[in-house]
Amino acid sequence: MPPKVPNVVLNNGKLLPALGLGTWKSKPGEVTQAVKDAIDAGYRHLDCALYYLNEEEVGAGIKAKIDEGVVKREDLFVTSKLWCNLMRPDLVEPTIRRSLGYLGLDYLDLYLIHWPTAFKQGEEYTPKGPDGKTLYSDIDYVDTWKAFEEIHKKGLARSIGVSNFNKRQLERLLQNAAVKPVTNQVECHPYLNQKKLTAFCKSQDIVITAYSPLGSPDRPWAKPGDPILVQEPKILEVAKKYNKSPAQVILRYLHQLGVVPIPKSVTKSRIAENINIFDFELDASDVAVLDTFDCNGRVCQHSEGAGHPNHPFENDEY
Ligand SMILES: NC(=O)C1=CN([C@@H]2O[C@H](COP(=O)(O)OP(=O)(O)OC[C@H]3O[C@@H](n4cnc5c(N)ncnc54)[C@H](OP(=O)(O)O)[C@@H]3O)[C@@H](O)[C@H]2O)C=CC1
Ligand SMILES: O=C1CO[C@H](CO)[C@@H](O)[C@@H]1O
Repeated sequence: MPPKVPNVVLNNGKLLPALGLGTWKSKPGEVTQAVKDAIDAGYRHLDCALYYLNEEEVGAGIKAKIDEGVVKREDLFVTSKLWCNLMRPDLVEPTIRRSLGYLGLDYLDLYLIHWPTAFKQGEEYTPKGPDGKTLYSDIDYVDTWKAFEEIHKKGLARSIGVSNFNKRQLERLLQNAAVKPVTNQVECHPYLNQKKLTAFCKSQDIVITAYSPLGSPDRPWAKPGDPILVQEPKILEVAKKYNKSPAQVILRYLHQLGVVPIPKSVTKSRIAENINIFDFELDASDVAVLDTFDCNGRVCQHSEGAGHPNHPFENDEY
């Protein structure tokens, strides 16, 4: 029997499974099998994005499991995201329709603004000028949000939310929104545990979805010698105590912090391992051990948006 994953109740009453499968860097040739393995292992929450260039192959995995009768569409919670070059309000509906087409779905459970930074619109995800710098656009994420409210009203996305927004940007969005974002998806792991942003979001009834929950060891820009979370000796020690793996201890820690981790894996055994975190609880002393790793160790800096007036991590308290 696959483990039972609890749900988190979103501010619109919809249910978000408390752990999902990440798909960034999952190669088109491997992600269909990963999605099938994940659904067999009990995952019902899939995190996708147009930017990951693999939504068609994710969709093939979903279709296979629906056709086999393992799940029904309504059992799944599928998220996608709108990338920075597509933030002009009139591009939101055609772009969600494009992701829906790739995924083979007629609605998304959740659609996110991927970053608050708009780039020059066009086919290129990261358009660059002759000097090699990213070309920006002055589109305001509040205007993009208005278009999100429209696609929500049309039923194309049952919930809408944001990703990589800082506190100031969320506050500004909340002041201007008719529909509240259900989540802010941000980087969150023991090196960057996001307790302040999580507390603020909780006060607004916004759930934090934790991306790169294992510290994204396969990020393309990782350098030899960079710390590797799942190899931290103190985490290995805690893992031994509970007879769990370091990844399970990290994901359980995030669960106990009240955030929703979305670990990526294309390895069948790890996919099963990562969801198996709901049968134990870290005690306060072990949570304190995990807390000591917090060091503002951000790995996703969004360097392609450096210098953008809405870059979320520049001049921000959190
Ligand atoms: N909104 C945003 O801007 C962003 C969203 N995301 C989302 O978050 C997801 C997860 O983050 P991501 O950056 O991919 O990184 P993760 O922190 O999930 O780490 C993924 C890496 O960890 C490995 N791994 C997985 N499980 C285990 C395990 N049990 N033991 C040891 N190693 C393991 C994977 O290997 P392998 O696959 O080989 O098994 C892979 O190399 C993304 O895939 C994406 O969906 C990520 C970044 C930005
Ligand atoms: O989801 C993501 C995956 O990779 C990107 C890096 O190029 C991130 O910026 C992004 O948010």
